[in-house]
Amino acid sequence: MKVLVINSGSSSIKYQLLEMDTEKVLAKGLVERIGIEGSRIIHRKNEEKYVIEKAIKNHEEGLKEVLDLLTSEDYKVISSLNEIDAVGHRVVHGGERFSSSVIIDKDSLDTIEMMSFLAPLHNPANVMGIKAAMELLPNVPQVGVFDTSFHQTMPKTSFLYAIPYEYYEKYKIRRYGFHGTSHKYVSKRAAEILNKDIKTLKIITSHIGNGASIAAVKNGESFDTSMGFTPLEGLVMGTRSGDIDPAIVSFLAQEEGLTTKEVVEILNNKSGVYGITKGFSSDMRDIEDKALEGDKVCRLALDIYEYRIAKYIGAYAAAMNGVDVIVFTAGVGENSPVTREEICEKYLTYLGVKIDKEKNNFKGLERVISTPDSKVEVLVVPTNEELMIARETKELVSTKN
Ligand SMILES: Nc1ncnc2c1ncn2[C@@H]1O[C@H](COP(=O)(O)OP(=O)(O)O)[C@@H](O)[C@H]1O
Ligand SMILES: CC(=O)OP(=O)(O)O
Ligand SMILES: [Mg+2]
Repeated sequence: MKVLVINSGSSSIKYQLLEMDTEKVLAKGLVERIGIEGSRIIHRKNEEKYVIEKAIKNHEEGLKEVLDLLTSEDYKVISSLNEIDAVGHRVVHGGERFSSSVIIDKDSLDTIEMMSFLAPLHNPANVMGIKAAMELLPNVPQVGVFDTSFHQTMPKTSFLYAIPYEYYEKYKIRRYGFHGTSHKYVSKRAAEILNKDIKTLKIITSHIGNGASIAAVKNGESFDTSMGFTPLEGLVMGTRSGDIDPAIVSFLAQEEGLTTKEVVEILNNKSGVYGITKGFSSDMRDIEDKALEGDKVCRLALDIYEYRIAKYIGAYAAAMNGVDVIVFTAGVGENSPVTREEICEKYLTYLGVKIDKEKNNFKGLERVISTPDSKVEVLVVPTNEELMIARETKELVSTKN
């Protein structure tokens, strides 16, 4: 069975085509920097890597390029899209309606579309991906795998906000949490790498990419996480503010003559490191490069970004009454030794965290980066949301048939 996985992030599309009998990856790639300067596709087939520089304005354009690439003369891995047996889609917001993956029909697609206002940088791109795939592959089952599912185990103490209870009952306003597929995968992998039973561990997983969130994973289950009702809460991100005082929303609306919806758009699209650097960049590579060259504004943005991550790690160590393992993952977590080292050395030594600087100096591999005498094991685990989505897709499609 061949499964195509489409993972639309806020700044990227990741894709993989897998042969599920062996879980062999036939092709995979990344469309990155969507909508900003320097967009490109990195396509991998077997051991070959192709970089295609191309202006890609939005996710729709990106997805068309991907489907063309899979069958095009130069890069192809299949002769026609008909060889694909199922498509697995990452869907960011599943609300309380979807606590596990589903085969998508018109009704579930409508619900996902309706939830777009709760994940404005993601669900619209997810819906677009599903519709495009349905159109191009009309007889192929499409499966939705939700970022929110893994976090359904959170206790009420973690997921309820201290606002009138009726709003939870009436509107289901609560913490949902996102990047669940990633937090689940990397926490499980970390336990496997350490050869320990995940049911005995307190793990803090730090998924830091363009979108970023932290999770407290206790005994293998999500116990708390930094994103909330929408993927806006928590950490400082590429263009998202993360935590702010909610009173700022009405204040800004009044002072700037904006609607509250417009202010929330600013918090989603024009804030984060992009906002702090007055629109210089939302991409952490650009910020880090400039910060290391001595640029004060970018240094400040990086400091604020790292400080917020450290605060959440401290909070979750308290929430679980301890921490055994810290995991770094996603674009920044996997590829930025500087960010990892600065977080650990500036803020986490009180927990007994000790990093081996040489071991930490690498990109994109699974590795323990703490010293043998560190009280907390610190690991880098490249996430693999696509593999998790492919497995779920195979399982759902096989049990249905
Ligand atoms: N070598 C690197 N150093 C610092 N940041 C990096 C590096 N490589 C990638 N990143 C950052 O990772 C982020 C993208 O992460 P990713 O997890 O792919 O995002 P998303 O899924 O949210 O679109 C970007 O901010 C990018 O700059
Ligand atoms: C939920 C979210 O922010 O996802 P991403 O990091 O892929 O943008
Ligand atoms: Mg992502």
